Amino acid sequence: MRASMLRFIKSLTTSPSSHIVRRGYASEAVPERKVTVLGAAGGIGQPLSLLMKLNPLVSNLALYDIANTPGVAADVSHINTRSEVVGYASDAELGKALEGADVVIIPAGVPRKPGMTRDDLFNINAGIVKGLCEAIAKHCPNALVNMISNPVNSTVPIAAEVFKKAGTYDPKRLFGVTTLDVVRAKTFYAGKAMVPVAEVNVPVVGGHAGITILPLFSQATPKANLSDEVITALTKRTQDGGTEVVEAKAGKGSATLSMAYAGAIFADACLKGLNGVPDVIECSFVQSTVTELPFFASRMQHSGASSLFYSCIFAMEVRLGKNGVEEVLGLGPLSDFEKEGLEKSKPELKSSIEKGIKFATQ
Ligand SMILES: NC(=O)C1=CN([C@@H]2O[C@H](COP(=O)(O)OP(=O)(O)OC[C@H]3O[C@@H](n4cnc5c(N)ncnc54)[C@H](O)[C@@H]3O)[C@@H](O)[C@H]2O)C=CC1
Ligand SMILES: O=C([O-])CC(=O)C(=O)O
Repeated sequence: MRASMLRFIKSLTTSPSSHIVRRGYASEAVPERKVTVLGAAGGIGQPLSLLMKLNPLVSNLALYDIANTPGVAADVSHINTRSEVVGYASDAELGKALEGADVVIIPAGVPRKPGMTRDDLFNINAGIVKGLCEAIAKHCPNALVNMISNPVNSTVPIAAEVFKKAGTYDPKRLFGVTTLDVVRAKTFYAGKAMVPVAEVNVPVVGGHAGITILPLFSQATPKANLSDEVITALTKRTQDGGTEVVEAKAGKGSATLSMAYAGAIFADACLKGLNGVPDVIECSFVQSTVTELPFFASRMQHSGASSLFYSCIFAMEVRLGKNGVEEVLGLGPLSDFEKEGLEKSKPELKSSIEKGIKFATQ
């Protein structure tokens, strides 16, 4: 392995000595942070648990699944990084897995097979998510919840309704993880624009299914002079990215490795926000008043001493402080193509949101 690669891995995994924080993190001591992964033994859960074990911001890693948890937890626990790993294997242990969690990541539920839409997962995953969120409301009502389970456009509203019913709902703390859409948009854009992928940024707004995924290539950086045809093709590829993987896996599930990467990036952003790192910006499916829809994925900036903040992307700029959003980031002008995409996405997004709300409130 090349020396530079070894240095990179070491920089990712070495616990700061005496809790002195390294460059890129907060300027004070690294606080204790517990992260709980629900569905930790699954296709996403395993590599995501590995990546969270590599994150020096995590002090306690709770791995929960209804099957195969002990093996995954034993395996991950042998890695010589900061966090202490505990596996929780049954419904009776869910409360302990959640107790004291700062961030709960939920990749529990069934994945798609070729020919299915994400909405086809609703009947099974809605019940799983509802049960897990009831437990979150009971055992760690202040945790930041990162919802990965599909259909995200419905599972986030389900979670919100469960929390409302329990009296614990805080819209600043519930996130649909749409980071994989951003990851894909960046990768595909870099390939066409012939720019270094590490330098690319592309906001992706809307929701997390088909045409509700709205990459804003008009705002992609570094700028590139791409034709309308190329932008249309990039947009479609980003919207169909999940299906591309589902078909390539031919019945063996959906994106797991790229999703684990995306989930780890988003959870890391949550932890940085909690730790007071300024100017942390991510896209996420969060409660918003930007459109007439109750939920909308948007770029947000979060920081603060003890809470995480969201803001909506629509033509607003945000700066965040210790108590919430201080400044909303501007969306900037949408191209005609993006405006049209937004209008087209609204009915589907609305109906998926309503379906989730109806399920959770009936
Ligand atoms: N938001 C996003 O961008 C993405 C979301 N997904 C979604 O993530 C979910 C998980 O996908 P995979 O990991 O590939 O599936 P998987 O089937 O490999 O793993 C799911 C895991 O959840 C566990 N599980 C089921 N019910 C549970 C419960 N009540 N409590 C705790 N764990 C439970 C299972 O035992 C299994 O280990 C799917 O719904 C998939 O559609 C997948 C890729 C991207
Ligand atoms: O497509 C799926 O079913 C999984 C998913 O959400 C994605 O890969 O974006």
